[in-house]
Amino acid sequence: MTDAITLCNVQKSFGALQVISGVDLVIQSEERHALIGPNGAGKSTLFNIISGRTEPSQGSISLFGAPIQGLAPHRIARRGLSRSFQITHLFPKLTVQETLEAALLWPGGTHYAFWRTMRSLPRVRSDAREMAELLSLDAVIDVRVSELPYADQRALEIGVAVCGDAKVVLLDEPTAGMSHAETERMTDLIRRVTQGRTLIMVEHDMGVVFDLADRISVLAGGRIIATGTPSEIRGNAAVKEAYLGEAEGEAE
Ligand SMILES: Nc1ncnc2c1ncn2[C@@H]1O[C@H](COP(=O)(O)OP(=O)(O)OP(=O)(O)O)[C@@H](O)[C@H]1O
Repeated sequence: MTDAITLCNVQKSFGALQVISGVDLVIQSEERHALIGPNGAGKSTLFNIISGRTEPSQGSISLFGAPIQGLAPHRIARRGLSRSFQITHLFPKLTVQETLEAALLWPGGTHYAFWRTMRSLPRVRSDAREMAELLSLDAVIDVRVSELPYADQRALEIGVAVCGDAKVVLLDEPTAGMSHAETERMTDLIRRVTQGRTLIMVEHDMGVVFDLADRISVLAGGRIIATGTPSEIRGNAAVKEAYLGEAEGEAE
């Protein structure tokens, strides 16, 4: 199995505050990997480093063996790494169909080639319809983003992230603010749309994490204190002490 993401001695300081203190991590191709840890552990910072939004102070990051640190986020995206956008990044006036078509045209750079874009339109239309079905949004395909219920907007956001050629998908708290039923629907949806792709997600809902992830990394104080399968992580004494006892208690 090939490595999708490799982090080697990644460090990040904001002024005198060291937030990431030497992270080494290998995430394999087609693995679903969850990043968990207490508030302020550095999860979002690490996420931002992987997607190119934050430059590490030290260390290297590779995507399928090629170094990506220092590249702008859109260049990293062109190499097949996609990050979920918050709802505010969706265009409220576009319909579901139009949003997915735009997302399909964007990653391959087709927006730069007008004639190629025109020729590829019928294909893009049918691919967008297929994606809407996969997201269970086919019933609302002609509804504008601004009129969609919250859970449908989040589903669309994930659809946009995986459209096109995304081989590695980063999802930031995909079930935040959802009811139990919406969370279940979202978990199923994520499983479906990430089939055959690599998923890295930050998620506070331990039910979702243990249900979806093949492996979990626990971040505490800017370091990875454990990486393993859900059962390995559940049984890890250091993790229980640093985080899990508290987090699972909260979830009950
Ligand atoms: N741009 C910044 N400038 C200064 N400090 C920052 C910056 N971004 C993050 N931090 C600090 O880095 C630490 C880690 O923050 P981060 O958001 O990565 O943690 P987290 O694990 O994602 O937390 P949460 O679960 O609460 O979202 C915190 O102490 C935070 O205040």
